[in-house]
Amino acid sequence: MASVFGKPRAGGGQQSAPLEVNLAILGRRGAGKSALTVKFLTRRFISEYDPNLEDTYSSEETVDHQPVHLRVMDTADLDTPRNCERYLNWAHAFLVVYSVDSRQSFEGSSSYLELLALHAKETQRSFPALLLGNKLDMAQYRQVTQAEGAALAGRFGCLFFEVSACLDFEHVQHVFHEAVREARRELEKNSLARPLFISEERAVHHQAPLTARHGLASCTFNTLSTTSLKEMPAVAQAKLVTVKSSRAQSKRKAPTLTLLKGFKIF
Ligand SMILES: Nc1nc2c(ncn2[C@@H]2O[C@H](COP(=O)(O)OP(=O)(O)OP(=O)(O)O)[C@@H](O)[C@H]2O)c(=O)[nH]1
Repeated sequence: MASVFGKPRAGGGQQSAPLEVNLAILGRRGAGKSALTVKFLTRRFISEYDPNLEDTYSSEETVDHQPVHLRVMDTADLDTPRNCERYLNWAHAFLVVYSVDSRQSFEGSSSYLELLALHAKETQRSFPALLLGNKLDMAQYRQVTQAEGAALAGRFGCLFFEVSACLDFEHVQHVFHEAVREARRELEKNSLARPLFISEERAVHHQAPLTARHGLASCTFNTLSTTSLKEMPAVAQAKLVTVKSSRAQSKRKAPTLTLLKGFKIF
C-alpha cells in the first residue's frame, strides 16, 4: 500500500489525512528545550517554568502544503538520559538541544546522540535527529563554537542549527519543520501506511546491553513485536489538553495547540 503522505493529492478535491509526527526534544537541563518548544507553539519566549514538568503538546501544522498533526514531547530528564524508552519508542524524530554558552550541555547533547545511535543499532532502524545549539543570542558568552556543533552533528549524520528561543520565531519554526520533513522522509522510506498507534500491540522488553558499555544511565529499550509500529507513552507521561494558541489571534484560522500549564507566558 502506498504511503499516505508525500504524494500530490489525487483529484484535487480530497483532503489527505494529516500526517502524524511525534517529536521529542532532548537535552540537558537548562539547554532551552521548554523555551524552544513554547516559542514554536506560541511565538513567545518564556523565562520561568517548572523544570520537572514533562509534557507532550500537539499542534496542527502545515509543512510544504501538507497538514501535519505534530506532537512535541518536551522531555525533562535530569542530567543524563533516563527511562528513555518513553521517547525512544514514541518519537519519529528528535531535536537534541544544547546551549552554546555551556560546554556541559554540549557534552550532554553528545550523550543523547550516542543514545539515539545505539537505539538505531538495536532496532536496526534509523531515527532522524537534529542537533540544535540554542541561546545564539548569548553568543558573546560562547563556550561551544559553531564548528564544534557542526562537527558533532557530522559525526552522527544529523542536521545542525544554531537558534535562539529569544529571537525570531521563523527560525525556530523552520527548525521544527525541518524535523517534520526528516521524520516524513523516514516514514516514507519505511512505507508506513498503517496506523501509528495500536494499543493492543504488546511490547517485548529486553535490556539494552549497549547502554552500560557506553556509560549511559540505565535504559530499557522496548522493541515492538511489529517494529514499524510505535506506542503512545503512558497517560501520565503525555498529557494532551487542547487550548487556543496566540497564533489564533489571526482571525482567519485558529490552530489548536495543547497545554502550556506550568509555564508562565509573558
Ligand atoms: N538568553 C536565552 N535564554 C534562554 C534561551 N532559551 C532558554 N533560555 C533560558 O534558559 C533557562 C532554561 O531554559 P529551559 O527552556 O527551561 O531549559 P530546559 O532545557 O527545558 O531545562 P529543563 O526544563 O530543566 O530540562 C531559562 O531561564 C530560559 O529562560 C535562549 O535562547 N536565550
